[in-house]
Amino acid sequence: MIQNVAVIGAGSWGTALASVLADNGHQVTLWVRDPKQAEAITTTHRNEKYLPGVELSARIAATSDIHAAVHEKPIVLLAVPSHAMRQICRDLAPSLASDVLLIHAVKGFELGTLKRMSEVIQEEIPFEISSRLAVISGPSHAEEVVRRQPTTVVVASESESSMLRSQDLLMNRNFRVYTNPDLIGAELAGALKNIIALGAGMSDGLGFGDNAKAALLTRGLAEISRLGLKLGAMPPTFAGLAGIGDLVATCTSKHSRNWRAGFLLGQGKKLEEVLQEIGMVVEGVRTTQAADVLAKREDVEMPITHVLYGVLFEGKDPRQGVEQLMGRLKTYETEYLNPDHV
Ligand SMILES: NC(=O)C1=CN([C@@H]2O[C@H](COP(=O)(O)OP(=O)(O)OC[C@H]3O[C@@H](n4cnc5c(N)ncnc54)[C@H](O)[C@@H]3O)[C@@H](O)[C@H]2O)C=CC1
Ligand SMILES: O=C(CO)COP(=O)(O)O
Repeated sequence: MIQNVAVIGAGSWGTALASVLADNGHQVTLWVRDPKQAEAITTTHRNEKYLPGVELSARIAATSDIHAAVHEKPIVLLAVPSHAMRQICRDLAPSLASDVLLIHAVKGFELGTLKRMSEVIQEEIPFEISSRLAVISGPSHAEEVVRRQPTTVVVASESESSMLRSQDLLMNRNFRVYTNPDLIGAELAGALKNIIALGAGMSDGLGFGDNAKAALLTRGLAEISRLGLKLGAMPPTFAGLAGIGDLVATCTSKHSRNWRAGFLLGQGKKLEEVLQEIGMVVEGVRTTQAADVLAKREDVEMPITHVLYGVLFEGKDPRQGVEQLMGRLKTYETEYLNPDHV
């Protein structure tokens, strides 16, 4: 069934998802903060700032009026940076239909509260939304999605019907959507992998090779899963598209902003200049901050995250960080094979 869908956020991911929806025949209203950018997208069918050179469907119309964007829309998809999520939910809540299906595509935590995005959404929407809330996660660079290159993702929700509706809405021959009932795991895996992508980029920027990168991916997965499970994720989710799938994509892709930020840091640039140079959201930076606090709170060992925190926020030299990781006390590979593990 053709739907009217609002997509909130016209960065690269919101625009790419709008494009998938339009390919599926849906009418899309794309909300963007800047009125000039809204007009340019609607009239030129391009979003040159975030996805240069890509022609967008005429079924996508942009607006900078958030109330008009969501008013009477049965489906709203949120694709904004994590730091903007609470305010945007607050802004759009008064105009939201009470039976709306909300899907979010955001990979991060709220820094001050350390909450997941679905928790932030539920706090700001003034009616019961958990049964109509889903998350989309998985290996999906906007630059490839918008060019209709084969992509697989997962939609997760506590509600089977919301999951199936989201799957039907987004799935097509280029964009394969799996369902997963583990909403917490899909959110945590999608956010936490960005930390490891920063590390993988840094390793490349330092001139290290495939051995180092493979080590980061593997040991990185071990520590982000450890935190994820402690926070309520189900183990298979970290072995799936939202976990290892997105970890591989983000740690090895030229499109990844997190990988690139790490690469530039590894080459000796300072965080501020790196973020300025990239000019798009690098979620892993805030997520490293959040995860470092969460790891302490939950008593979970996350050595890679902690070293990255030092490099990002305490002026630690990346090479010194590598020495610190390689010089850790000898240990077992997995706690499950450790005789002390009960
Ligand atoms: N780009 C990608 O390939 C993918 C991105 N994501 C996630 O999607 C989310 C959005 O990322 P992108 O679209 O890539 O970001 P982006 O950097 O391409 O665009 C961010 C958009 O948000 C707007 N924005 C920034 N601060 C804002 C604020 N305070 N209030 C309202 N709008 C604000 C910007 O103007 C811009 O339109 C992130 O959590 C990211 O991790 C997830 C999967 C793929
Ligand atoms: O999550 C992503 C791809 O799945 C996007 O990663 P970056 O934000 O590092 O570009």
